[in-house]
Amino acid sequence: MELCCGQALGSEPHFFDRHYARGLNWYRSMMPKALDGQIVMEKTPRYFVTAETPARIHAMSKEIKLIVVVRDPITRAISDYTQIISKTPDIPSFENLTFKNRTTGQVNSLWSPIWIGMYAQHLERWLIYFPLSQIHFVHGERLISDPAGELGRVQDFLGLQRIITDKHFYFNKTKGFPCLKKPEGSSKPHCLGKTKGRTHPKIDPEIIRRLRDFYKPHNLKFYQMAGKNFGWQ
Ligand SMILES: Nc1ncnc2c1ncn2[C@@H]1O[C@H](COP(=O)(O)OS(=O)(=O)O)[C@@H](OP(=O)(O)O)[C@H]1O
Repeated sequence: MELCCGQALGSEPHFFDRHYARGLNWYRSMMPKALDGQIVMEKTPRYFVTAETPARIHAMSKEIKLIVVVRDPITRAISDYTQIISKTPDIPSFENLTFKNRTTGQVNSLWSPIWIGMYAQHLERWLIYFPLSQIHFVHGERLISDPAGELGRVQDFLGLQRIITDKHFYFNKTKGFPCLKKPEGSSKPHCLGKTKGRTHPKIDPEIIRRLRDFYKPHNLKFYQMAGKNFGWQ
């Protein structure tokens, strides 16, 4: 965002989920100042899965543009678990938390890392308030394999010129991810920090297979609702 055309808040404000009682003026005061015609953005991933959020955002603006980054819900769940154990190392294994009953293979759809990946049921609530044309889905896997292409589509969605292109990125082999060649205001390349792109624990392929079966109908419904096939099987 800083590369082109607007201002983005650096941290997650959690206004529409946690701090709504603080009022819209508090939220406005949190947001960065922008010039006329510039876009202002914030990101709080939790909004997507919080029941009250669509109505609250709609009450603020009916024309707002919404961007959701989605990745394969299984990798997302493992990533979430990796984040949780980095803070609370003593929790049970991924396998234990994933299944209600290991013998029957019944998945615990109430466990947050599993529940968040049921994208269709979250999207359903947004579509009550916003047309699909106001929601753009960023393909999480492609954001890594082709960041410029994926961000090209984001710029199109926002009605911006395609200013961010391939020349802004390079692939950092040590990090294993694309990084910015030269962020605005700096002459040095910039990769995301240590908490992004962590090594995930190895999960038994049988558990992955069970989760594939579990997510299949949810993913298909999501592709149908979003009008886009993300190819997660
Ligand atoms: N360019 C680049 N560099 C490093 N990491 C990258 C990049 N692009 C996407 N990712 C992926 O971002 C994942 C981190 O996302 P988060 O779950 O922290 O997202 S969010 O901030 O909550 O939206 C993180 O996932 P995990 O490490 O699996 O958690 C990365 O796979």
